[in-house]
Amino acid sequence: MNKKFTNKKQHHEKDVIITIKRLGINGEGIGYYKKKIIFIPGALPDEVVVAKIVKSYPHYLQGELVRIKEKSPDRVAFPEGVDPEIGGLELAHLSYEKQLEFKRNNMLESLRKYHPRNYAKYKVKKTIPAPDEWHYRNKAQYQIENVHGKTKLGLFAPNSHRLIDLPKMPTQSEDTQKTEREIKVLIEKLHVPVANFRRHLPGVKTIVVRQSEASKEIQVTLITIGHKIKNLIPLAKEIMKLDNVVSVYQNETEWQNPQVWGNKTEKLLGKNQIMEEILGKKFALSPRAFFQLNPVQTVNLYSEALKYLDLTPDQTLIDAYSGVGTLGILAADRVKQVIGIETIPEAVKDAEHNVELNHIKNADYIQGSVEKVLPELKNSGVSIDALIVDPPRTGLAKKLIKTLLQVKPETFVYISCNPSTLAQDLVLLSEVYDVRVIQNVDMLPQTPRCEAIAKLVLRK
Ligand SMILES: C[S@@+](CC[C@H](N)C(=O)[O-])C[C@H]1O[C@@H](n2cnc3c(N)ncnc32)[C@H](O)[C@@H]1O
Repeated sequence: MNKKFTNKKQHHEKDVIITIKRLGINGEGIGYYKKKIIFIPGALPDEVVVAKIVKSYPHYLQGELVRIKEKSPDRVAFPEGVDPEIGGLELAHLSYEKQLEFKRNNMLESLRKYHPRNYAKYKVKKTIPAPDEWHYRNKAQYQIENVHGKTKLGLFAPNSHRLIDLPKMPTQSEDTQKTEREIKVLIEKLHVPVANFRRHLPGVKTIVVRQSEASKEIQVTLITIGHKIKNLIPLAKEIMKLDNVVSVYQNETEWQNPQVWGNKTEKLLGKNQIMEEILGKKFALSPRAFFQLNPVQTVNLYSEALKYLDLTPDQTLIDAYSGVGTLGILAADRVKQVIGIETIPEAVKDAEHNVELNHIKNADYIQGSVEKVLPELKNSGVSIDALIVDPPRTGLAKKLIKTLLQVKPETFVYISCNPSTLAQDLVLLSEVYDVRVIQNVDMLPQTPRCEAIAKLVLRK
């Protein structure tokens, strides 16, 4: 083998010609060079491209697209004026119709890879398209940096510390972007310190702007390193004067924290929560509580999930990973009782508040992890006959699956945001459940990510 390609992470200048065979799970083009798999972001199936090999690993090569020699008919123009390296636009060069196909194929591919029992018989339905392919994100979470007196505001290029200044992000709503830019100007005007990682100087690190689709209310959170930041309150007062802004929060984090958010959140000015509305129910949201990023498409996601739940009035529904209580609240009038389980205390408080807002009398929330709380519920004699799980990308804990295989809820719907962990969890769950249907719902157009709803039915 060429010596050049044996050294891990060695850089190469050599251009090679590759025919792209398919897309990988992250939307990158996949081809082969000297029998080794090569990943080329930005290339599409059936294209012939010139690529640079930028990194070589024992089992694969990482390529960079240099030029397209033969173009795919499915290629569309990448949004103008946007750095192609930005995360969140991995599929923006592929027609939307093909993006939907890709997302369904990704699910089929994951099933093939992990092969849960009878997977070939699963009915994997066509992906439900998002009503808006662009400007659908109602929450912007931009990093701020000041280098040599110039302030940059935007997103880091994936796997790097290079902050891409974002005058426009085509998947982000206009209002959230406008508010982000206005806050940047205010920070400069009021000389509010921006966190400096190289020199360890505290200040504002991230600006989070979330807007309700229904009420248009905007909640701003300034994530800071350090608590006392010069001119933070004057800044919050100015932010409160911006269009639609109803509250400003501070969240405090630490230098070493790999997460964006820290643990301390404090309201600086305005309302405690913003008010969202989905399918006629109201949801108050505090800054750290999870809520879907595409509120228009969320209506379709929840409607489909409720359809597959098929509830009856005598059932107790466990809303596992309940967030601010969305699914349980929407289902409450169809069952005897709802019990929600969620780890984040603020989200549990929001869920309890939302139950009151919607005049619901049969829903309770427990703060804790599903894997710990569910066995406790079982041992205390609660009849767990209907279950909806909506876990983060990591999927269900093995310990939880073990409990479910004993409890065997009659009605079971799994909402997943990661086909790979869904397929892995189904391997174990399919010991006692048949998978009736998998319905993909595209919440995040232009990205490789997709939400899926799986209906599980106890095998008789
Ligand atoms: C994908 S969100 C779903 C939220 C909600 N069902 C909705 O539709 O808005 C996942 C939620 O699970 C919570 N969570 C994460 N791990 C958990 C665990 N082990 N036990 C309980 N909740 C958890 C997160 O805080 C988050 O609110």
